[in-house]
Amino acid sequence: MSDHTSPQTRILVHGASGRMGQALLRLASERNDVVVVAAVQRSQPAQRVVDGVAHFAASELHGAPAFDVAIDFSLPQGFDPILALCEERGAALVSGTTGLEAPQLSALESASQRIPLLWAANFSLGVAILSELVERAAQALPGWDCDIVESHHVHKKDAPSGTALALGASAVLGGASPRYASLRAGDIVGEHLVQFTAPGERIELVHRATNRDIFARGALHAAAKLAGRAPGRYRLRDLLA
Ligand SMILES: NC(=O)C1=CN([C@@H]2O[C@H](COP(=O)(O)OP(=O)(O)OC[C@H]3O[C@@H](n4cnc5c(N)ncnc54)[C@H](OP(=O)(O)O)[C@@H]3O)[C@@H](O)[C@H]2O)C=CC1
Ligand SMILES: O=C(O)C1=N[C@H](C(=O)O)C[C@H](O)C1
Repeated sequence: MSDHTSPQTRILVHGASGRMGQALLRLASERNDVVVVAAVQRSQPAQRVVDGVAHFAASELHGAPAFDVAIDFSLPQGFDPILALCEERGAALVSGTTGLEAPQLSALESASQRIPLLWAANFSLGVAILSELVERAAQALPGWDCDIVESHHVHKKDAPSGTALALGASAVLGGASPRYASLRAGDIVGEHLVQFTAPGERIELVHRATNRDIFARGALHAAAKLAGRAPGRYRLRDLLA
């Protein structure tokens, strides 16, 4: 975190009324290296200014004040407008929105030639490490079955989760062919089990998130690090130091 004399990174939170948006607003207010200048949600906000932050409906996105980085945890239907706004304004984008369609992933790749951009299916340090372990296990266990089971709260819309798909991509890099299963139950924040099975034995690699703050902290850290960088597609691990 920078000291009081460094300029603060101006943040637009996209998806502000959601579970992640609320965690971002709360945790941003506890830091001195970032300041939230705008909060955007799909529906009309009940109050225009809350705790000093200007709130906007998605339909008013273009009226948002100047910002350095947008942090987007919304839904796939909200992704194209925030990507376009970041390009128009020459601002950076940190997005954790999952369930994006292939054309949206292509647009993201293309935009990274013009703005600094980080999209990650999971902003926790633990999942970053799990991903490396999965690739190593897959390399070391040729011919073993690989299954990824993800569990989330009942409100989650996409399946398999973005994290499950990203872990699957790591398994594929290691030579495995993963299968997926999804559970939706209660208020589970997010659990991912990657299981390697052979006759007579089984390895289980598990990550359990018990609090969304881990994702929000990772995204705020990434936003503070991404501001002012050259255009490009950044990975979470590039910004962790
Ligand atoms: N990468 C990661 O580490 C993590 C990723 N996620 C992902 O983040 C996303 C949000 O999750 P969560 O907070 O639980 O979801 P919520 O449903 O709680 O919140 C969604 C937010 O997006 C807003 N929204 C919906 N549609 C639009 C739109 N068209 N334009 C602008 N804003 C819109 C909603 O506004 P309104 O309330 O007005 O409808 C709300 O503020 C999901 O894709 C989820 O998978 C979640 C946790 C961690
Ligand atoms: O929607 C969620 O809640 C989460 N979504 C992300 C995903 O799809 O992997 C990350 C985390 O598991 C929580």
